[in-house]
Order: sequence, then C-alpha cells, then structure tokens
Amino acid sequence: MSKFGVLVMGPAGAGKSTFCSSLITHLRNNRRSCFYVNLDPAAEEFAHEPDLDIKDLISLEDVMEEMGLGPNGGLIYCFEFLMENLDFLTEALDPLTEEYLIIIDMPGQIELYTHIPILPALVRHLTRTGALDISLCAAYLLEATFVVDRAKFFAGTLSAMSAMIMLEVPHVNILSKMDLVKGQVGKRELKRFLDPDSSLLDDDEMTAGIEDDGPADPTDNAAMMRGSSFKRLNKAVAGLIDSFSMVSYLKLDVQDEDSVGSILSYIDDAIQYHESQEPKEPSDEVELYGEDGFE
Ligand SMILES: Nc1nc2c(ncn2[C@@H]2O[C@H](COP(=O)(O)OP(=O)(O)OP(=O)(O)O)[C@@H](O)[C@H]2O)c(=O)[nH]1
Ligand SMILES: [Mg+2]
Repeated sequence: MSKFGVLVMGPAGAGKSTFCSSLITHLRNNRRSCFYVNLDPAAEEFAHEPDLDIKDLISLEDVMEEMGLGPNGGLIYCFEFLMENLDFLTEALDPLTEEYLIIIDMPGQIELYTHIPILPALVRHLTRTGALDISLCAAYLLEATFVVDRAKFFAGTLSAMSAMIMLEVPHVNILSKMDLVKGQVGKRELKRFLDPDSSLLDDDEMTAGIEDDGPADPTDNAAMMRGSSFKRLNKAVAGLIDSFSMVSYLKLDVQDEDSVGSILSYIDDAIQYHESQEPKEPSDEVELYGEDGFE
C-alpha cells in the first residue's frame, strides 16, 4: 500500500503553516482526506488542529528549560530526539491508506535545512521502501517580497537549491505571499523571478552603477552591502544557481483557492497521487442509468 505526502519547508515566517492550513481547507472542500503533522516543537497556534504533533513527544520549552539550551540548539535537540524515537511517526502514519495526503509542517530554522544531516535521514525514513514507503514531495517556500532585494532573493534561492540537492525527492519551490507584491512589481518583471537567472542582477537598481573600486571598509556594513565585492559575490551565487538550472517557482496566493489548487496539482503530479487511487464507486445518480448509459 502506497502513501503520499508533502514536506513543507522554508525559512522562518515564509508562510509554511498558513500554506498547510489553506491546503487542508482546499482538500476538505474537494472531499479529499489529509493527515496534518506538525514537526515544529515551538508552534502553539494552528488554524487546523494537527493530527500528530511533535509536542506530544517533546516540546521546545521543556528542552530549553531542562537542558539549558537556546531556541536553535533546543530545536536541533528536539529533532535528534525525534530521530531516536521514530516509532512516534511510524505508528501514526503506518495505518494511513493511499487516499490520504500527509502534510508535514516543518520549523523555519534555516540551519535545519543546510547545516546538519538530520533532514535527509528523516526523509529517508519516511520514503524508504519496506518502511513507511511514502511517495514524498518537498515544497520549499520563499516570500515573494524577497524579489524587491535581488541579493536576498538569490540567497533564498540558493537555500532552496541546497534543500533540493540534499533531500533527493521530487521538489516544488513556491513564492508565497504574492498578495504583498501585487501592484509593487509588474507581471512581466515577476515572471523573470519564476525562472531565475543571473541576468536579473544586471539591471538591479540596488547594485547598478557600482564601480570596482577595491575592497570596502569591512567595519562599515552599509558600505559593504553597496561594495563591488558584494556585487561580485552575488554574481557568483547567481551564476552557480544558473549552472544547475534546477530552481523555478510557482506562485502562491493563499487567499485564492485556485492558486492553492494549482500548487496541489503540481504536488499530485510529482508524487503520482492520482495514478494510484482506486476507482470510485459510481454515485447513485449514475446508477440510475443502465450499462449502455441510457435509462
Ligand atoms: N499577506 C500575507 N501574509 C501571510 C501569508 N502567508 C502567511 N502570512 C503571514 O506571515 C506570518 C507567518 O506565517 P506562518 O504561516 O506562521 O509562517 P511559517 O513559515 O509557518 O513561520 P514559522 O513556522 O515561524 O517559520 C503570519 O503573520 C501570517 O499571517 C500570505 O500569503 N499573505
Ligand atoms: Mg509555522
């Protein structure tokens, strides 16, 4: 029996939990079953109560108090604890049938995606044949407001690419909070960010016109950000992203159900959800008709 899921990731405040909630609403409106897993040990409030919550295993507050750790160290400890107690996930997810979409809401600490090998190990446990065997899609969210500052946008894109390479599962990248840039950034301009390439930096107002006049004073932060070495660094990062040509974005406006539905259809395709569904029983209305389609 196959299972299906989506792992919702991205930096702090990118809109992960809001996306999970709008996805749940959309699935319910379309009579589809879902199972919501919260893996953020610091999350307190939810629009939809999680079906499984890491806080029932371990809470960040307790860890910080008992172990004397800060919020980021505490989060890493919580994930190490989860990895030692994977039965917590297995027992809850194992009975789910192929009809369910398992939605996993992750915390926003970026070090979880880039620095430590916990996430690949977790994904291997979720997807391994013979274990949970979940056909899993990773969804990486980045705030659309990042497009205003192109250096920030490429830094975010680099973190999305790093997650893609590290996890080795089907992946969709999402520009969230589209409502915040509507009116600020033109449609044609926005389109260039959906398939980013390094030419975006050529006409960047923030760094355009900078001459290569040697290294900036390292104690002057603002000057560093305007300096030519900063421009060269951004060019190099954008060139690296270009050369992999892996990252493109889907647009998300959580207020618009069609937008959520369109992202869901990309996720469904990536995990081949529809291919594995049992044919549904014909409805009563259809049963009024004979096999030849006539009454
Ligand atoms: N305008 C707008 N605000 C949004 C949208 N999505 C989320 N937000 C707001 O952004 C803030 C963060 O949203 P969350 O969904 O909690 O983000 P998150 O990625 O789960 O955050 P962490 O779990 O703390 O990393 C909240 O105040 C949301 O109301 C959106 O599409 N548009
Ligand atoms: Mg959240």
